[in-house]
Amino acid sequence: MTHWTKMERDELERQYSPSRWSHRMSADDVIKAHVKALKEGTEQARDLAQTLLNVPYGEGDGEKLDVYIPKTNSLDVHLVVYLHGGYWQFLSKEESGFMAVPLIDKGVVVVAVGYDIAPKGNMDLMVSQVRRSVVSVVQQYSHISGLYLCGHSAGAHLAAMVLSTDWSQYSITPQIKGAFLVSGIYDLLPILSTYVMEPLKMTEEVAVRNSPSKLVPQLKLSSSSCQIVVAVAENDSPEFRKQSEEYYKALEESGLSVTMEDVANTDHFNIIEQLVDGEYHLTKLLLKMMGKN
Ligand SMILES: N[C@@H](CC(=O)c1ccccc1NC=O)C(=O)O
Repeated sequence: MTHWTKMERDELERQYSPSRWSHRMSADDVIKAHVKALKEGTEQARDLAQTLLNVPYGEGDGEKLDVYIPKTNSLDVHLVVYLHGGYWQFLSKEESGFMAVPLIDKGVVVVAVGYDIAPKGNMDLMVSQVRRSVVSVVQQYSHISGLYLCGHSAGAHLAAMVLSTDWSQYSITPQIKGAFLVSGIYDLLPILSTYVMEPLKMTEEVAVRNSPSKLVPQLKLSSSSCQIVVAVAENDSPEFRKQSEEYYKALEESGLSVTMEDVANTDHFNIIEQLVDGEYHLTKLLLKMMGKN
């Protein structure tokens, strides 16, 4: 495959337009269906679960999270923090509780984090926000028996940045037991000059300091005992698939506990939408990681 540095801008932008690679629908329709699926799933979770909505984790307007709470008397409660996708400029926590139903069913707490997407937020701010959200969750729920992270697309990038945090600047060091990184981007340099970054206005310096691919040594220091799953859709674009494969290899080579999941019959969107279903491969894998199968 042609290296991204040798691609014409058109081709690079096609590679980084996930909606153009779905085998199910047209580009416009797959995005519409994605937003609809996430919204409906979140509505259902809000109907079924006990919730704490708009809990602040910082001073900023956008620094709020939603908690989906299971009915359980168990002391062995696990918690999954979900970071939504949308190329750092779409979506919000309002449609990010969709995965809660099968998880609360098994006694797992789900937290959907809001962060300031572009143009309001920039990359450094979003990374700082998701890091602070995790610290706040740990402070609030210090009794939980396991903290897990799950992120999709841009949210997988943010989750990888959380794993790569130097926590010495923070009040506590969260112990993250597992992370599900789904169809993420781990090297921001290829998209720096594409349409994706127009609302983000990033410099190369910002892209480098926020690329998990450049922070593997820090991840090794901060998250050495975290079990990491790098998942990618069969019908993600070749560039997206390469992003996941290369990040997986870098983690593996540094001796981390990481597995690669190439999820058959999925595209960039339904690879995560299907987490509404308790029987879906990734839902089962997530529950298994928490010992809840
Ligand atoms: N231009 C992008 C748009 C995109 O990625 C997106 C748009 C709305 C909601 C979510 C999106 N992406 C992943 O979560 C694409 O081609 O899919």
